[in-house]
Amino acid sequence: MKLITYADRDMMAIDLANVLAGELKAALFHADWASFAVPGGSTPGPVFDDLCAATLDWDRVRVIPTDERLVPPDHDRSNERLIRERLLVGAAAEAQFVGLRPGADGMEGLCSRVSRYLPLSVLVLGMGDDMHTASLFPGAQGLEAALEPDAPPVIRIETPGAPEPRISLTAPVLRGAMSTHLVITGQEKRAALERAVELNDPRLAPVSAILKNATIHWAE
Ligand SMILES: O=C1O[C@H](COP(=O)(O)O)[C@@H](O)[C@H](O)[C@H]1O
Repeated sequence: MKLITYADRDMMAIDLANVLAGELKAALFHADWASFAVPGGSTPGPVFDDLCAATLDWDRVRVIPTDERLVPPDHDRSNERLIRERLLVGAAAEAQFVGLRPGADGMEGLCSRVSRYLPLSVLVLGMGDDMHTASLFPGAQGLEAALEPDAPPVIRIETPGAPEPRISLTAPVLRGAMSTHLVITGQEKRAALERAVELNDPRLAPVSAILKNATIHWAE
């Protein structure tokens, strides 16, 4: 695990957006398309604001949420909404969005759609103060199954701490990404990260499942 500390959140957004654009370009150099998984929540918006202007073949990028809250797509809490409004605009409007809402073909159909884009070329994750990442929450119903090495690519998660059920990429998909970035801000998340490193147990600190190969970006 590599930790990069930035002078402030703006610097972090600019630098991380540059790194992600470079990694997407490199992935597109070697393949017809690149898969790019991104978090929702309150942290990644400024990174998306910078990244959406990057010059690259966005029409060959497949953007996948790391997790989705099962609310309508235009709901305030929808990760899809954040991604559509802050990332899939400007140059990046050409990218193809691969959503995590199960359709008429249920979870099986969703798993098979997501499988087409694995391994993920570039993965960005967020983390909550409770050490959850994507929607892998400590104590959640579905967490044990999501941590299994042979877990399906996506799983339904329910946790008392969250107001609605969720769909999340699972640990093997997150661990299998070609490049992984964890983006966090503030002292509480920094302390949570330290706790997760200490615990080193994904059942108690789900984020610890991905720390080994991740670059962590932190700003106050
Ligand atoms: O619920 C979620 O939480 C995490 C962290 O969100 P943040 O608001 O603390 O940045 C996020 O990465 C995930 O995508 C989201 O659904």
